[in-house]
Amino acid sequence: MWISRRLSNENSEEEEVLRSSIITLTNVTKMYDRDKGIKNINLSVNEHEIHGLIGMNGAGKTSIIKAMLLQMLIDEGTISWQGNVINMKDEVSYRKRIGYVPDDEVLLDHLTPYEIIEFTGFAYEMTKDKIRQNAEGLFQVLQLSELHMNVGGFSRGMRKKVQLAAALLSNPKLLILDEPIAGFDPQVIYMIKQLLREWKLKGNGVLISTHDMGFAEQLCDRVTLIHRGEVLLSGSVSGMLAEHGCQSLEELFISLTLMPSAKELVKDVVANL
Ligand SMILES: Nc1ncnc2c1ncn2[C@@H]1O[C@H](COP(=O)(O)OP(=O)(O)OP(=O)(O)O)[C@@H](O)[C@H]1O
Repeated sequence: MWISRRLSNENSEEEEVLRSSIITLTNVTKMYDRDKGIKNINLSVNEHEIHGLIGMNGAGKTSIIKAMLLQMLIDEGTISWQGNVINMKDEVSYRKRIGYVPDDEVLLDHLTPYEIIEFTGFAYEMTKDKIRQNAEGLFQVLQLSELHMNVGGFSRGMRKKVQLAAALLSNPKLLILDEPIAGFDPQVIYMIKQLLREWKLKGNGVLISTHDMGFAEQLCDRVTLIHRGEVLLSGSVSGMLAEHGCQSLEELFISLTLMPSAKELVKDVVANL
């Protein structure tokens, strides 16, 4: 259990927020070869929390998500769901409590959004009425109106909207989103941010893997920075910025991961073009 205290802006009364862990990775290691993979990952996503996973290409973010979803066997460590260690035999019931939107698009092109949603809802044992009610609301929020066209003709953003609606449909306790706003226009991004904020207020947790530092800074309660397969930093955005004397998450990320000579390199290359 994780307890945080924060000050209310208006009256400075101390408010206590009690947050229980939904999922916890303890010393999780998975190596694909000698130096590729994730090492000793300790990470939790709590109730009422949006947690950002940030890192460079190849840092290990997708591997962490795959470990959480039991999509791969880990070499060492444990994964716990609400305090109980998860085994492969629990996979089906465990996975039903997680909504997942992958970065790559995996949709059946010959189906319409409604057919995909129905298919998903039935897999989660939802009634037809509940599927329709949830789908209508979600499609309205996500501004998707082409509900009777095959998704094969959809743009990247439209396909992602269908995936997001499918992931939220069954009201999962944990939502895992890999690059959730790539391909969306500003209006939809705004609606997604509102949706996720409301979503966490219900006591749910969200894990977002993103390269978009501004989005992470605006939305996330805590952020974990992954670098070369390991946790480099983890904590609240404001706490990390204060500790490192940085103005933004981008500045912090760049200062920790980019070689100091990188700016000079850009200058030299452009000058010699
Ligand atoms: N199935 C695999 N077999 C071998 N190596 C892999 C496999 N999956 C990932 N890797 C390697 O593990 C490292 C971490 O990859 P991962 O996909 O987790 O990174 P990522 O942070 O999600 O990257 P990106 O932001 O580019 O999606 C990389 O070096 C990658 O090449």
